[in-house]
Amino acid sequence: MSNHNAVTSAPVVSIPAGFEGWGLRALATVLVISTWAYWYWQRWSHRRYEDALAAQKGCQPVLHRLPYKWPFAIDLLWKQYKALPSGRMLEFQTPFLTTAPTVRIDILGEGFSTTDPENVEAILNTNFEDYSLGVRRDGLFPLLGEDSRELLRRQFARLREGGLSPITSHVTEFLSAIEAAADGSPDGIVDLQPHFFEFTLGTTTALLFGESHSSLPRRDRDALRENFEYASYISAIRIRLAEFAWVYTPRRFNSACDNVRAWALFFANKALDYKDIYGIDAARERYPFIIDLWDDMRDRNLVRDQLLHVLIAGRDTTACLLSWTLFHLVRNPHLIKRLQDEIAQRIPTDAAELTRNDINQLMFLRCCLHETLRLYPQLPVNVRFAVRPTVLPRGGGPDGRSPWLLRKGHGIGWSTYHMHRSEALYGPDARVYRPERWEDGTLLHRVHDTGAGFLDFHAGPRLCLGKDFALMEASYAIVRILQTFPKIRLPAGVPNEPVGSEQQRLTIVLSSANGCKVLLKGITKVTAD
Ligand code: HEM
Repeated sequence: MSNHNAVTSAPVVSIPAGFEGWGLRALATVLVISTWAYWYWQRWSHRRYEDALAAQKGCQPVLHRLPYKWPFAIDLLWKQYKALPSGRMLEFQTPFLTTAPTVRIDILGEGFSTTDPENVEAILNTNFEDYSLGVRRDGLFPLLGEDSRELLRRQFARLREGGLSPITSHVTEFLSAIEAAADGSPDGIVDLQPHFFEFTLGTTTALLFGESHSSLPRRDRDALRENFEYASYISAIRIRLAEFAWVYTPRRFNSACDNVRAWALFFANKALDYKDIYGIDAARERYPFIIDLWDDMRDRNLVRDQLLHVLIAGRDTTACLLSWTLFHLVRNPHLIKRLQDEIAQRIPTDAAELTRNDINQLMFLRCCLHETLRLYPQLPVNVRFAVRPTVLPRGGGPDGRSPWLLRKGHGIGWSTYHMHRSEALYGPDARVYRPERWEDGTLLHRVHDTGAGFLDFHAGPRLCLGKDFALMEASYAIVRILQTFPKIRLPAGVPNEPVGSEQQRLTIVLSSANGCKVLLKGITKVTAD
C-alpha cells in the first residue's frame, strides 16, 4: 500500500510557465560548450607539442611573407585572377615566388611555397610519409575514382620489358594526319599541338585498353575525346579551388566524367569477356594491362579507375612535351640539324620500326627532352599537406637558412616551374632553351646534389611510373617527324619570342596557348590570286 502510494505520490517537477523546453536547450548548450572546449584543448595541447618539437629541432618561423593589403590576402587572389587572360600566369608569379626561396602566403589562411631544392627533396623523398595529396584527390575523384599505386608500379615494371608496338602504328597515323593537314592548309602551316594530343590519346588508350580509341566509330571517338578534355579541364580548376572544389561542379562535368568512366568500363568489359571466351593466356596476350589489373583486383570498377588514373597521367603530359620541344626546335634550326645528324648516324636507314636500343643511343635528343621538361615541367606547381608536424630543412629565420616546422594539416606548395628557371641553379642563361647544357652530364649531377633541383618526372616514391614510356613515345615521334619532314621550320610571321614571353595555357598540365605552328614541307604553297 505504502509502495503504491510512493509511486503515485512521486514528486512531479513542474516547469514554470514560459520555461518549457529549457532542459533541452541547457543540455544542447552544455554539449556545444564542452565539445568546443574539448576541441580547443586538443588544439592547444597539439600546438604545445608542435612548439616543443620545433624548439627541439632548432626550427625558426618562416619570416618572408608575401605582402598583402586586403583581409585574407584577397588582393593577391584578385591580381592572379586578372593575370589569367594574359596567358603568362606563371611568369606573373615570378616576382612573388622568387623574393625568397621559401615564402609564407596567407591567402585564405596560412600556407607556404618553396622553390628550394632541399625542401622539395624533403617533401618528395626524405619525409615523404609526412605528406598527403590532400585536396588534390577531391578535385580529381569524380573522374578518376580510387587509385592503387603499388599495383600500377608492378604493371609498369612489366611494360618496360615489352616492345614499342602501342607507339609504332600511331606514329604512322600521326604522320599521315599532319601531312594531310599541311596539304589542306592554304599556306601550308600546320598546328602540331592538337595532333600531338590526338596521337598521345591513341597511344595511351592502346597501351591501357589493348586497342586505341581510334578503333571506335568516329562519333564515339570524338565524344570520348571531348568529354575527356572537358573533364580534365574542369578537374584542373577544381584542384586549384582546393577544399572548395565542391562549389565548382558544373552539370556537364558530371556527365562528362560518367561518359569517360563508361568508356573505360566498356574496354575493361570487352577484355574480360574476351578472357571468358578465349581463355586467360589469349586475353593476357591481347589485353595485358587490363588482365593484370583484373588478376589483382577482381573488381571491374576498380580496374576502370586504374585505367583512368593512368590515362590522365600519361596523355596530356606527353603531348605537351612533344609540342614544346617542336615549338623550340623550329625556332632553333641548328638544333634540328644536330638531331638529324645524330639520327642519321645512329638509326639504320632501313629500320622500319625503332627499338628501345635505337632510341637510347640518341643522346642529344635526350638533352632536348630534358631541356623542354626543365622549362616546361608538366605539373608546374604542386602541393602536399602535412599529415603530422614535419620539419623542412630551410626557409626559417631571418636569413632563411634554418629549419622550420610545418604544422599538421597545413599545405606547402612548390613551384617546379620557377625552380627550373632559377639562375642560382641553372646559371645566367637559365631562361634560354639550350639543350647543350645537359651534354656532359655535370649539370644533372650538380642539380641532384642540391636536392630535388630537377624534377622532370618527379622524385621519390611517387616518381612518374610512365617515364620510360613517355620518353620512348616522344623520342619515337620526333625521330619520325625529322626523318619524314627534313625541311620542317618556323613559318614566316610566327613570332620567335624569348622564353618567358610565350603564351601558356595552364590546366593540369602546361601547354602552348598558341599551339605549335610549323611548315612541314620545302615549298610553301602559294595561292593564286
Ligand atoms: C612527359 C610526360 C610525363 C611527365 C612530365 C610526367 C610527370 C609526372 C609527374 C610529375 C608525376 C608525379 C605527380 C605527383 O605525385 O604529384 C607523375 C606521376 C605518374 N605518371 Fe607521369 N608523366 C609523364 C608521362 C606519363 C605517362 C606516359 C604515363 C603512363 C602511360 C604516366 C603515368 C604516371 C603515373 C601512373 C603516375 C603516378 C601517379 C600517382 O602516383 O598518383 N606518366 N608523372
